[in-house]
Amino acid sequence: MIQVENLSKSFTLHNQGGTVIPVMEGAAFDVARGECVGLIGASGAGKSTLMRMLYGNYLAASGHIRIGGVDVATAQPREILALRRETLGYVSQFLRVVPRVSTLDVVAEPLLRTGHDRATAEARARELLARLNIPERLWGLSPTTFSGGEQQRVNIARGFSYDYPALLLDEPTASLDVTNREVVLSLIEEAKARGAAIVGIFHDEAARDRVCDRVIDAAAFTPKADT
Ligand SMILES: Nc1ncnc2c1ncn2[C@@H]1O[C@H](COP(=O)(O)OP(=O)(O)OP(=O)(O)O)[C@@H](O)[C@H]1O
Repeated sequence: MIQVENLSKSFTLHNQGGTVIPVMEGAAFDVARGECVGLIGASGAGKSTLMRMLYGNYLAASGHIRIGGVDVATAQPREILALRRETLGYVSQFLRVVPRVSTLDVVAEPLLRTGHDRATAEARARELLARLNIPERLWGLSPTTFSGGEQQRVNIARGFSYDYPALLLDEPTASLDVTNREVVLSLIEEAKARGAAIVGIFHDEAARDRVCDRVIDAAAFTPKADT
């Protein structure tokens, strides 16, 4: 479902004399349907950079990222938007939402924009918000004023409302209590069981061991410094 081939990336620091910093070289791996792969590696190894490239936020210097038939490395912005709507979900660590949109609508939105009717979308949103222990009295409010942990759970509910064939998870259990962590791990297991291909960064090692079928060390793709 996800195929990464010979992927490289460097950053050009335009405000520092155009210095070019190579941060990734020759990254290559596949993720099959129903499989969860954990990205590991020391701080600075390039895990977040790789995730941003998979989601199409960072341009690749060379290589291919094939997700559901689209090469993210060369796709047009319009194709990336369609991919994000229908195929590739991303649960980031922080919730970014439009102010004044209710929590229920934030979670239902991925279903509404893929053609599900409002009743179905809201039913799924309610189910997820209840499972993630967001009190019902908050569902009609915008999540902008919610606590960090509440926002993270709304973000997770939104990421799991529509059944994306591929999912990127950035620290999905960070700052969650034991009960909600368990809910999130179950959601990941259910997504795998329905065939989702998942790439995740998990600093929570026990969580990683439980849901990941294997790990990939980003350090293997860190360019060796010239000496
Ligand atoms: N926008 C950017 N501009 C310049 N350099 C960057 C940029 N983003 C990342 N880097 C560099 O790329 C390298 C990889 O960073 P990245 O954030 O991907 O690492 P990481 O493995 O996710 O680390 P951590 O676990 O600390 O989050 C680092 O050397 C970092 O300084």
